[in-house]
Amino acid sequence: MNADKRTLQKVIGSWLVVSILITLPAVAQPSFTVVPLGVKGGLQENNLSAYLVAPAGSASYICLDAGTVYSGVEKAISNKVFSVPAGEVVRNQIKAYLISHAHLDHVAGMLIGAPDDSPKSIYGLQSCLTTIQNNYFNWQAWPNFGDGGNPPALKKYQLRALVPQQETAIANTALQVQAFPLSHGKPYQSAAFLVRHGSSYLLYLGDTGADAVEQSQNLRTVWQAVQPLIKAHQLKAIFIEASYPNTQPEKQLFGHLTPALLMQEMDALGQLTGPAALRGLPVIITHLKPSPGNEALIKKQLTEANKLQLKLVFPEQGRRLEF
Ligand SMILES: Nc1ncnc2c1ncn2[C@@H]1O[C@@H]2COP(=O)(O)O[C@H]2[C@H]1O
Repeated sequence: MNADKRTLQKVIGSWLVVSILITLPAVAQPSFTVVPLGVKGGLQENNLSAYLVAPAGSASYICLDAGTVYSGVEKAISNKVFSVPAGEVVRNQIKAYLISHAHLDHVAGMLIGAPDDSPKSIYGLQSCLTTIQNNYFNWQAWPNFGDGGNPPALKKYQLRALVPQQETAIANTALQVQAFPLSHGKPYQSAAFLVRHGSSYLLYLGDTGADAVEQSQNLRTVWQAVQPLIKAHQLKAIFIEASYPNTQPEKQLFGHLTPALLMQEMDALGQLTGPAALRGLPVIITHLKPSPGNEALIKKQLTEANKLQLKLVFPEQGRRLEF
């Protein structure tokens, strides 16, 4: 082999290595870190809906719903997700709460932790914040850690109302959020949060019924908003509830989804995106109600109905996820 040939081989070899190094991280790099602090939809008061979300590599988290906070952080510490004491994680690394609705299983951890928490903001739709201020932070149910209502207001938390579908920067984080109203047992309102970091998005839905059951267009509005993001591979994950198995009578759904109703909504989304765009999309199943036998049945029914080949994820308390 002459010198010219060897030089050419070396150049091609180096070029291949460089191209692989350039393209690999672009494929594998996650956009968001998620630490579930609570994953169940009732009963287990130490494991109720709460999900920490931060841009990948950042320690500045928001907490999406706050049913269980401290116990979830302790669990994450035991899994080596955090290396400082639980109180420090809560005070220093949770920068804000985003609350979908004011039901106790979505706020209890935040309320109980309030005396030991640091000042920060609580974001939500106005109706949710009004309930938190008037029904909890009122000196009767709990001291007034809010910034309005029954005086004196301790002003530990700033309650910041989100205007539906208007993007808002979340203070002390690199995240933005858009809220969408959801129907959680007509006419009770819940919310979805579309979280953005750079050009990447994550969609978290609080408790919700299906549009057909709730006689609503709320989920359809959410699907219309995210469908271009799915087609452009910018939506990294959808968090959606499946509280009851398919056998739950419609009259006792109380504004929740079953596996069949969840898949009906995914079909509605797939009609907007084309079904191929949903293949492999991480769909994180939240809020399973842990009555005996329910969770295994919900998982089985979802898995069997997954014709769209969604990447179904069943989160565990204190186990980090990356999307
Ligand atoms: N009309 C009702 N009768 C009995 N239980 C209810 C009713 N409405 C709501 N619930 C329960 O109260 C719970 C409140 O939180 P969830 O919406 O997760 O689930 C709800 C049901 O388990």
